[in-house]
Formats: sequence, structure tokens, C-alpha cells
Amino acid sequence: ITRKDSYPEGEDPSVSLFRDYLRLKTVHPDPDYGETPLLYTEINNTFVTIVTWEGMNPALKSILLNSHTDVVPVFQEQWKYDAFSAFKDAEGNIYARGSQDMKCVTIQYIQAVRRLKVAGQKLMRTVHLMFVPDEEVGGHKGMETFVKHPEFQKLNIGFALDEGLANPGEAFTVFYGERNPWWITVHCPGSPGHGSRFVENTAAEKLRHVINSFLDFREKEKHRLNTSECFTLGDVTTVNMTMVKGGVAYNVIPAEMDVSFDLRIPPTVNLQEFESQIKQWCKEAGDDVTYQFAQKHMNQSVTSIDENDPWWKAFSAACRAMNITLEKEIFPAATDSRFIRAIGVPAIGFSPMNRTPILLHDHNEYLNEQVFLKGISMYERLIPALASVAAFPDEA
Ligand SMILES: CSCC[C@H](NC=O)C(=O)O
Ligand SMILES: [Zn+2]
Ligand SMILES: [Zn+2]
Repeated sequence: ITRKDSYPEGEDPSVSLFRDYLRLKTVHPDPDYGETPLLYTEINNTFVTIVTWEGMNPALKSILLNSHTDVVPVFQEQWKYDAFSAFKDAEGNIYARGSQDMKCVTIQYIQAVRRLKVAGQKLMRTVHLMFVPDEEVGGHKGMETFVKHPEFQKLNIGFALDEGLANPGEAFTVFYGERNPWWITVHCPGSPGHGSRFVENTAAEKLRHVINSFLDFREKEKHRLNTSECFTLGDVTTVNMTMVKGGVAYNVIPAEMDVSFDLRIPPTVNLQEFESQIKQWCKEAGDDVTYQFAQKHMNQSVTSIDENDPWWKAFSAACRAMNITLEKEIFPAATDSRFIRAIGVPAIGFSPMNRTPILLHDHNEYLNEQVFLKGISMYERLIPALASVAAFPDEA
């Protein structure tokens, strides 16, 4: 981040730093990760940056503060302000792509650690700040690859914090698991022929059957969500038909048609049974209907939110001490936490934003500067609490 010569008078320096970071165009499809200081390692021509604050007992398992540096594209004509200008309005709302997802968290981690160090705090466990690319496109060149790297193992991470979602109310939301993303394309082959005839065994008839099966199930799940008091989006399966392909001309019955779905499956669903269901729908649709996965996450690990779990106890007790109400949920989409949990490391998704509408990936994404600043103070309490979790019997 290039520092400017002067900043708005009276603006908190943390807010200025946040706005500077928002102006970096780390936006897909061609993110400019800039002069990312290469502090640690390079994988697949992309960069993971790690900043380490060594604890008094570095042999103990460490705390990971993870954030991704990339952001999703914008439809600029739909925005009130330039999405990369970090415009701040009279109420202190800062508009920019990444203001919620998740450049706020990156700067909050950094500023909290900075303040703790300035105050002369010494932590027992080591804290690593990790900045990873490409989360928004699946993490292949970021966290998915890096968790398998020997350099990652060496960090000896015991517990991780990563992104969550804003909460429009007074409470803050924390995520202890995620739904599994399955991206599937169903292929429907059929008999071709002239568009004027009743050809048997057409691709379109099979396609209709497939679409009906998936979308009927979608209706059921939507109903289940809307009729249950205690369900959130993370507790039901969503199905969305996102692509269709096929056909060459008005009067030619095509020999094949494809349809693609984005499925998000809660960790409580039996994935083998669910796939059998999909297989059954394809079979019922007609001969030779097949499917193929573009994403098929099978790991259903969730992080303990039992009051006896030492990490959760530290996190939740620190929140209680701040008079903060937590709402515990399953994250509806996918974040880098899924790769961390999959290797057995507990991870909590938490972006400290309350009184804030959920605007990630949306037009006019913004965060209020006071909410942002309060988040720094929260990490000032959370980080020492986590870094003070007593040594486990199996730790050195
Ligand atoms: C399944 S890889 C894509 C990850 C992406 N994450 C954020 O939006 C998502 O669609 O959930
Ligand atoms: Zn994100
Ligand atoms: Zn995102």
C-alpha cells in the first residue's frame, strides 16, 4: 500500500490505511496483487504473504489470522461511486469493492496487532497473519495449494480465524462450518432430427426431466428454510440452475444438451446418499444421461463450538466480556476455511460487522468507519485471548 502525503484531517489513521488498501485493484479476472512484499514463499507463480509475531512460547501451536487479498468484479454503472475510490459519505460509510469482503478484516488484524505491540503486550502463542490470493476463484492458486505445502505445516497452526459475514442487527455472526459446494453439469444426449417431427428420445425431454428434478428439490428446500424458525441459509441445500447449453438451429433437434447447477450442501447431509439421489434423477430422465463435477467438496469437518473446547471457550468468553452477542451459523458459501478445516485445524469465520447489511459481491458494498474501528478493538481482545489458550497435554 502506497502511503499518501496527506490524509483527511481528523480521520483515524486506521481508516486512511483501510481506504488506501481498498484502492488497490486486486479485482478478478486479472487481479493486480502489486508489489506484494514477498515475505515468505511463492507457490504456482502467485504469492502468499505471511507476517509472524513470535510468541513467548513458540513451540506451542500458533494462531492464524487469515485473509484473502482478491475481490470480485463490479458492475460500475450500478454503483453510486467509483468502486475503487473508497469514497466516504457524510455518515462515514466507505464505499468500495472489498470493504466487507474482506479488506476490512485484513486491516483490522494488522492494526490490532500493531496496537498490541505498541502497548508492549507479549503473547504466549505465536500469531501469523496470512494474506492469500485467489479465494474468490476457488483458492486453487491460494489456500488449497498452500495448506499442502511444507511451509504451511511448519507454521504449526492450532486455530484459525478467517472471514464471515456482516450482521444487519446488533449481534455478530460467527461461522463454525460451511456448506459443501458441488458444481455439476448434467449431459443429456438424444436422437437428432428435423424440427417438424415427433422424434423419440430427444435431448430436450431428458433435459426437462433433469431440470424438474433439481428444481422441485429446490422448492422443497426453500420451503423448509421459510417454514422453520431456527433455520438459516446454511442449514438447507440450495440448488441453482446456472448454465444451459445446446442447440444449433430452430429446425434441428440437437443431439445433446447440457445443464449446470450450483449446489450448496450443509455438513449434516449424507453426501453418498445425496449423490445417489442425483444418479437416480439422471437415470429417470432417460437413456445415457450422465453427470460430471467441476467442484465436489466432500470434507464435512466443522469446528467445535462446545463450551469445553479451549479455543471456542477463549473466543466466546472474550466476546462475552465485550458484551457481544454471537449468532452461530453454517457459512452459506465457500471460503478458504474449508481447506483449513479439511486438514484438521479448527477455524472460525468472523468478520466483525454488525448493524451492517450483507453486501458482499453486491453493488455499492460499503462499511461504516465506526463499525470498522470497533472491529479493531474487538481483535485487540480476541487475539490475546486466543494466544493465551493454555498448553495442551500434547504440546511441548
Ligand atoms: C467453490 S469455489 C468458489 C468459492 C466462492 N467463494 C466466495 O464467494 C463461492 O462461490 O462460494
Ligand atoms: Zn471473501
Ligand atoms: Zn467473496
